Amino acid sequence: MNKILYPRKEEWMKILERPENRGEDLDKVCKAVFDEVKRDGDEALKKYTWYFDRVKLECFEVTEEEFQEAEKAVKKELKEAIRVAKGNIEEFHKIQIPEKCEYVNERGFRCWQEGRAIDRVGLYVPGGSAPLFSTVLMLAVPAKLAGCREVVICTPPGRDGRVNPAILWTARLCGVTRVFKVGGIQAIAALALGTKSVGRVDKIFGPGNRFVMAAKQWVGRYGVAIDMPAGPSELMVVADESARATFVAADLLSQAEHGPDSQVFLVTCDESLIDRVEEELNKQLNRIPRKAIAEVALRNSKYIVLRSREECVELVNCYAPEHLMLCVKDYLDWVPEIRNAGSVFLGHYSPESAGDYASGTNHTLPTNGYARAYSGVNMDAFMKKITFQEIMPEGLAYLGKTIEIMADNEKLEAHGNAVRVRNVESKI
Ligand SMILES: NC(=O)c1ccc[n+]([C@@H]2O[C@H](COP(=O)([O-])OP(=O)(O)OC[C@H]3O[C@@H](n4cnc5c(N)ncnc54)[C@H](O)[C@@H]3O)[C@@H](O)[C@H]2O)c1
Ligand SMILES: N[C@H](CO)Cc1c[nH]c[nH+]1
Ligand SMILES: [Zn+2]
Repeated sequence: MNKILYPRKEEWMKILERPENRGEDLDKVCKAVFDEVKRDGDEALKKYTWYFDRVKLECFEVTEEEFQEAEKAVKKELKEAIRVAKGNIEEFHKIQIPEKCEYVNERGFRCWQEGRAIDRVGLYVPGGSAPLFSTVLMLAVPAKLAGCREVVICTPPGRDGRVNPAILWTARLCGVTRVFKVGGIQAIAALALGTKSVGRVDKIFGPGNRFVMAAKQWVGRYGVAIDMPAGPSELMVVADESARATFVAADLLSQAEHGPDSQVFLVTCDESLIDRVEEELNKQLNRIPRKAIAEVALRNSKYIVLRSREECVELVNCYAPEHLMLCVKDYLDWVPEIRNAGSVFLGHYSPESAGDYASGTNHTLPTNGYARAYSGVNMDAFMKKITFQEIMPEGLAYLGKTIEIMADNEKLEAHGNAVRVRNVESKI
């Protein structure tokens, strides 16, 4: 990780650049895969599952037998951990369910808004380099709480053509019965276009690598919605002299180990902290099995020393990290100033991995600067808000003049007429 000391603000954008996409033309790959899935359906899924995942499959849907094997394969201890996490995720998401809200005008009309679940949702569960069964919880729990009618999962098959048993067990636990062994761009294309095996959905959810993220951004062309761009993991840790180097190093590695495109930053005004964290990070790096992946990610990552707390806040808002950790004494004082971040972890005992798994917040979060404009997955993502209005004759008599004047001035006579005919009739 490079160390950057007291950079000038004009240099920040360059320092905070996300990892480059290595010269790949992702749009070109997406177009090719989507066009073929549209034309050839399941045959294209077979072709690309072989091409990208090196697996030959004849059938994509997970069978009842495979679910039963998963039930046996997952250890009791893991089942219990998943149940605990599910309980917290459920509790935190339940309180987000939007309530009906109503505006009543005493002159004779009322308007209200009610939430409705999206009918058909497709959940993408990453599985390229690690089987993220925790993502099943993060997506299936809110989908079920919202009341979505059809919930399906797509996840890449392993080299043996099977889905990790913990993914299947968690899916069943959450009430999802249809799981398809298809990953990457071809999975997103299948959910957006529909094939004989995988039905088309109304909205696609879930994180993934740069290919999955590019494919999700491609589906707008087909009238299918997505939750948000949620790509390679990011973490920005802001720490002061009260921070513990062992903790900070562990947190940085926890996100660096996700993939070669991950990016982590340590931002501080205490230059000596960086040397301590670096020493710890090198020690801990040698002890993790995904050292090779983390090393690549650390090349995209930086230590940054700034002059003041104000500069730290400004840098955070400029980068808009997926995850922000505030490892500082007075963290609650910082909260009102944080404008751009996906999810924030406060103090020395709130590791980012708590949010990844078990505390209750959702780990599907905007990356690549999209935290400036998007929220992470929450109950709203699975629901639409429909507005209703009921206008009584006296209400229309009262509103009529306003509508007519506005319609006339927009030169839309027929709009005004829709009011005039009613008001004339109600006087007769
Ligand atoms: N933002 C979030 O909320 C969040 C949450 C969890 C995980 N993540 C990220 O999800 C990612 C998971 O990545 P992963 O790779 O392990 O699994 P993945 O399931 O996202 O991607 C695997 C798929 O990528 C496709 N692929 C691989 N190489 C390709 C190529 N050259 N061209 C086209 N397609 C190709 C394959 O079809 C494969 O099935 C990580 O980057 C992690 O940081 C993000
Ligand atoms: N940190 C990831 C989001 O960027 C989520 C995750 C799942 N499992 C472990 N971590
Ligand atoms: Zn993680």
